[in-house]
Amino acid sequence: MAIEAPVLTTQDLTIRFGGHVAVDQVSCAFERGTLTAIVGPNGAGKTTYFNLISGQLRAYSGTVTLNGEDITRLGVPERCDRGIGRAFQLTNLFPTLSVRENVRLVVQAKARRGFDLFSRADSHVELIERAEHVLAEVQLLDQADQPVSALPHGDQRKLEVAMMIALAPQVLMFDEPTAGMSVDEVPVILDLIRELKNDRDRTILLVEHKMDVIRSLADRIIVLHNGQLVADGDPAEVMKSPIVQEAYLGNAPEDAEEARAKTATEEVARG
Ligand SMILES: Nc1ncnc2c1ncn2[C@@H]1O[C@H](COP(=O)(O)OP(=O)(O)OP(=O)(O)O)[C@@H](O)[C@H]1O
Repeated sequence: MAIEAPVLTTQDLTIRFGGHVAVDQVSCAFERGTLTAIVGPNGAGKTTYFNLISGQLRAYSGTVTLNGEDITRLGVPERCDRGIGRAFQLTNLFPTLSVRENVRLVVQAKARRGFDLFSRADSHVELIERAEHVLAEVQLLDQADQPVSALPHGDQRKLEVAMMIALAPQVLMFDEPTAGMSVDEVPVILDLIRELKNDRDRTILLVEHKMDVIRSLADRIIVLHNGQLVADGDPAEVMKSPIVQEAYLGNAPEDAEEARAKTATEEVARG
């Protein structure tokens, strides 16, 4: 069986802020149909790595490749056109318009940018259907006529996901999707991400601090520490690593530098 090329690759991806290297030569490939959790202590470079992939930040050196195309020098809209999706902040939306109208605006914007899913003749109907399909996928049809400003917090987060899906991305990026959610709301967003994962054409990247969330969703975990990729692999294995234990479970078994050296040694030993 032929091995499929990764959808997304970063190669030696690096950014500096002044003298501080926030993401340091991170090389990683993401396969289609997988969900990778990106973890690490506060300030490790997770959000900066996301920003480099989505185009909010430009790399100092290294490359980002999507389906074999070097997108490192492209801006956010061009990367979005090619299939990089990131959950919108609701501050970017129209709070007085309805949920449905907001989703339609994104669907229309996508169509206008030359996306060829919609034929000219019946484009209006298809755009409406596409928006309804997105609303159904995130289970917001019942709230579709409400103004965005009236949505409960959990539904607002669903709408953020809807806005991303409306752009038909191949790569879906979630930066702490459960942040600020109540205990009741967390399972709703988890179920939603799990549903999205069922579409094997989607490749999902998730920055998340809650270990139970990671455990329930991730196929793979990569660990960033001081901007460097220090562990990568099966969730159960990676969760045992000293850096993850220290950052997430409150243990401090070893100095981080020592832990990183140990992880690197283990990786070399594994070949
Ligand atoms: N625009 C910026 N200018 C200067 N320094 C920055 C900038 N953005 C991030 N940094 C620094 O880069 C490092 C990585 O930050 P980043 O937000 O990526 O970490 P993180 O792993 O996402 O942390 P957290 O889990 O706390 O969100 C930090 O030291 C941060 O202070």
